[in-house]
Amino acid sequence: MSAAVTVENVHKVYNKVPVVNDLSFTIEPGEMFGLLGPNGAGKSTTIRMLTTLTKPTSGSIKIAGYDVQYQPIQVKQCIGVVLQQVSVDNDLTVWENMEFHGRLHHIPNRERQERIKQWLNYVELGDRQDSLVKTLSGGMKRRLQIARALLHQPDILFLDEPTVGLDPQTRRRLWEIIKDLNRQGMTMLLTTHYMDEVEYLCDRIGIMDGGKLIELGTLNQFREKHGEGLVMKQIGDRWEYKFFSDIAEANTYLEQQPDKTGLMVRPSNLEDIFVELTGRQLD
Ligand SMILES: Nc1ncnc2c1ncn2[C@@H]1O[C@H](COP(=O)(O)OP(=O)(O)OP(=O)(O)O)[C@@H](O)[C@H]1O
Repeated sequence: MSAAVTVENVHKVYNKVPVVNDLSFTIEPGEMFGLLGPNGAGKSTTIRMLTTLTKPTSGSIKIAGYDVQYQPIQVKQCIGVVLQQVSVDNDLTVWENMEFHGRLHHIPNRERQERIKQWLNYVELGDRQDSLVKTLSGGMKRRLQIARALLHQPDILFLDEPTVGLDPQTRRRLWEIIKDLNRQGMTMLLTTHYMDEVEYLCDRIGIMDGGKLIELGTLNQFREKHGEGLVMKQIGDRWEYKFFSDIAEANTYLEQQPDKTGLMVRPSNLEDIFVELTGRQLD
């Protein structure tokens, strides 16, 4: 089976400023792939290029084997997109928003009604189908966006910062929906600047910073590469990190220190690796 997403040497330049720089990665069918990076890293621009909304300046992007520049119609048929800014129509009802999207995709009437019902129930909005969207909470609007993106039965779902601005409980609920869709076989790419989101949801992670992909792999691969054990040293109000291949080595180092004040050993996590790679905290 061919890759669901293939990105090769992609660049995007806005007003002579490179915002995405030589990006290459692939996503296999059924994978849950996360692009992690701070604001301005180029994640939204990447998702916009992958979903045909912006053209790459150079390089090639294929979605389910279709080229985004030369076969955008075929690409649009096999992708669902949930953008960062809530894009549902506030002055229409929940059902009307779904109906409008279904018509745009030429889904025959009877099938359209069935699928709208099915997906609204799936995201637990069945009882709000006649409510105006402007009366929904942020979390409900996000769930409506997801239901709408799934209506034309895409193979790949793109989610740009899906839980930004949501309270912890609503975030958890969305995570469960995203995880469940992936369990059902949906290939997914999500962007986020939340470490816990990629740790919880994603099989593989690409870390972006300054338009570049600076690390790509699973969390376990990152920990193996950078070190699974960490010694932290408190110096004033900041912490200095030292990586070791495992906890035992980190403990041995600690025991050898004549002065253990402010020293602490623990397993490394994604945040430590991010700081190690970029020299700063994510948020
Ligand atoms: N249409 C545009 N014209 C000019 N510059 C742009 C445009 N869109 C994005 N940029 C710039 O590209 C850089 C990357 O932005 P992008 O939105 O892709 O980052 P991001 O990682 O998604 O961050 P955020 O989460 O804040 O959206 C930023 O410096 C941004 O100002």
